[in-house]
Amino acid sequence: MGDLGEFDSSFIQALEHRPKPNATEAQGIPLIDLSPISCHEDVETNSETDPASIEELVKQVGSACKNWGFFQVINHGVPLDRRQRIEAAAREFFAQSLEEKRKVRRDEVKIMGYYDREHTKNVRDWKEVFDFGVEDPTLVAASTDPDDDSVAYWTNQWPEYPPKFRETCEEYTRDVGKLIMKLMELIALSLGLKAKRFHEYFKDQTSTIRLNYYPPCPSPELALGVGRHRDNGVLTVLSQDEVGGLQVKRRTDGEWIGVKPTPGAFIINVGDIMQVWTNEAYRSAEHRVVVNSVKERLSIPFFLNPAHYTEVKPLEELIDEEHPPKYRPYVWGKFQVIRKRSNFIKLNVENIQIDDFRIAH
Ligand SMILES: O=C(O)CCC(=O)C(=O)O
Ligand SMILES: [Fe+2]
Repeated sequence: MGDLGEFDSSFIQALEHRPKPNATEAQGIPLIDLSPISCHEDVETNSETDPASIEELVKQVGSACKNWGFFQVINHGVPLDRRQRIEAAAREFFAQSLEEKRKVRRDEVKIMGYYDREHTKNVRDWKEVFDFGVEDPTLVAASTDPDDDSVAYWTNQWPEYPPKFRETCEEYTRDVGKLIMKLMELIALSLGLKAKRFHEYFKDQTSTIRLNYYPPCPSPELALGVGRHRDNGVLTVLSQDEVGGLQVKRRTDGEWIGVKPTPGAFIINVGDIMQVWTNEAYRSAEHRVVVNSVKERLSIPFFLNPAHYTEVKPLEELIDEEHPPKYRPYVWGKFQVIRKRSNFIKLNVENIQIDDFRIAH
């Protein structure tokens, strides 16, 4: 990617999607302090924590999900050195030659691994990625055919260099995995559900972690690190370095707002499955990444996804006569496989999305 001579036209965004030179910095993206729960395994059944502080926290999480679909958390209990270690390992991995990185390259069969050709909305992203599954192997649907029940496995591919890369990634996965389930408990409580309401969907989770590497870009005014999109899973926990570049589309006016890096914070965003489960009480937010000509940037999203056989539909507890379901059920594993396949190619049509299952009332 960095070895391109002239600027490759496959990266060029349509005029209306190009970044503005001076983006607005984050104003009002909620920053939530998780200290009331950060040292406990369990959100609800803890005698040492003050119920009033949990209640206040649940309110904050609920209103952030409702109004933004995006927030940051601090005092989240994931040790700083976990993050520093995975960031350092990722930098060492991406600094290698293309030839080395391609030894663990992803293809149509091996879905996990290194990749530098991803397209979002059919324009190529200015980035390189390394993907791995939270469960190894990850149990997935074998085909996109709705009548085919057969399953397949995605297996992680680990590079030889840097040393301990795998262990470092797995430690990070464990800690952020715990945090993400605590966030799911807070979200459940904020919807008036039992804290562990969502746990059943994650027994055979298909969650993935991605190392995103954005090299300096010679034409940052024409390209994007990741084009505008919504995350299609349940919830994303993202760690970003100090460079900045993530932008969220503000609901009130459609303006792209930069999410200013907050040292030590994680960025949380609601995904499409949460939007369907909550029948749009909480909606996924559109976001994108701008790049710059000077500094490389690293970000690490944990995409929380349910088991492949999960039928995604609005939760019964949130449906009544006044709130009829806004979505028809769809099977997550089929959606996921269609998406993964199409990421390899430039399509001439819009990719599968939850709007395809929306019921017009
Ligand atoms: O790099 C970032 O800040 C966000 C990346 C992202 O949105 C994604 O990988 O889905
Ligand atoms: Fe994203």
